Amino acid sequence: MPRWALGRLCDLMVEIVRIQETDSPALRPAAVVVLAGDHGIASEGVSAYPSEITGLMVANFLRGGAAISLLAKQHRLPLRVVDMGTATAEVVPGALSVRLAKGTKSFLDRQAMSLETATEAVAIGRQLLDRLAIDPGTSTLLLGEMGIGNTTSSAALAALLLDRDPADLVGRGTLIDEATLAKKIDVVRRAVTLHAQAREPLEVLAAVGGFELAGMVGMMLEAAERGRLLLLDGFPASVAALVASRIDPGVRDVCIASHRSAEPGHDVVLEALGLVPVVEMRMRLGEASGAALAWPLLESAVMLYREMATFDDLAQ
Ligand SMILES: O=C(O)c1ccc[n+]([C@@H]2O[C@H](COP(=O)([O-])O)[C@@H](O)[C@H]2O)c1
Ligand SMILES: Cc1cc2nc[nH]c2cc1C
Repeated sequence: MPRWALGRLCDLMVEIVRIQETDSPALRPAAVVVLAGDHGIASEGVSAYPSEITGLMVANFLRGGAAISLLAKQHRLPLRVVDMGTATAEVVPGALSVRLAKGTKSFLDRQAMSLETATEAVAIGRQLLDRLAIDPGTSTLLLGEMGIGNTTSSAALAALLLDRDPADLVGRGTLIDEATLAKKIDVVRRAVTLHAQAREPLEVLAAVGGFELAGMVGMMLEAAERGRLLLLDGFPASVAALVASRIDPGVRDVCIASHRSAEPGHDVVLEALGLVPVVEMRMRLGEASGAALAWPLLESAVMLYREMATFDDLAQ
């Protein structure tokens, strides 16, 4: 083809070949992993939905009715769901339950969780690749989350880690109105002031993070050590990647950003990570839905890289 004629697909080929350190890249076996957790900060009225939705959606993922259930089925990708700490009373059949508590505490009163719990959540996240019985040869993980209130937690994490004005990072999440958006910015501002002493990534995670975000951090650290490709979903997933890359800069090097979500903070975090998203569909669902949507483009990149004839082939 003319030089770089496949544009961003060529960039993706280079990225995938670099991450996998091979000239014959392969994306499969692959798995979608969705981590769920509830957030005490939701009690401040910063989401359009109540915390009960988190547990309901965990069940829905496994029943097959959620967007990610259908996208995973469409692309023949196994879907694994982990309850890292939802407020739901039941253990959802089919989900791996490693609940640390029934949601975090509101981080306007105190830390969302203790430093010990944050450390434990990251350690549990590290074990997930093995505990989820994901094929040991798995090349690619499509990572997403579910947690009412987690765009507020994510904005607070990013504000503290990047030293940015919360107004640049707070968005409408599940589609809150103008007045709630103003309140949400105020909540994140107060949280940043209250937890300003938190410096280390784990301290920041304990101060304003969430169980599913901490679990993702652990999974990312482990996946990076094993050289797995991480296809990141939206704003919360990218914030988890930011936290993880502060612990191990190698995490960033195995990440591909699947899409640019409608959350304004997503763009800020992707830029800080130096990641350029594959697609922009103004999605703000979470659940790894953006990762599953971008998946076929990655598949095309790998197939073309492996099979396209070069001028040398034609001369033979
Ligand atoms: O992925 C994103 O960028 C994204 C943007 C907005 C909302 N979400 C999803 O919606 C939930 C968080 O929204 P909220 O308003 O409750 O903070 C959580 O379950 C996320 O998966 C996800
Ligand atoms: C219905 C619903 C589905 C979701 N999926 C991810 N976050 C979500 C939030 C809500 C409210």
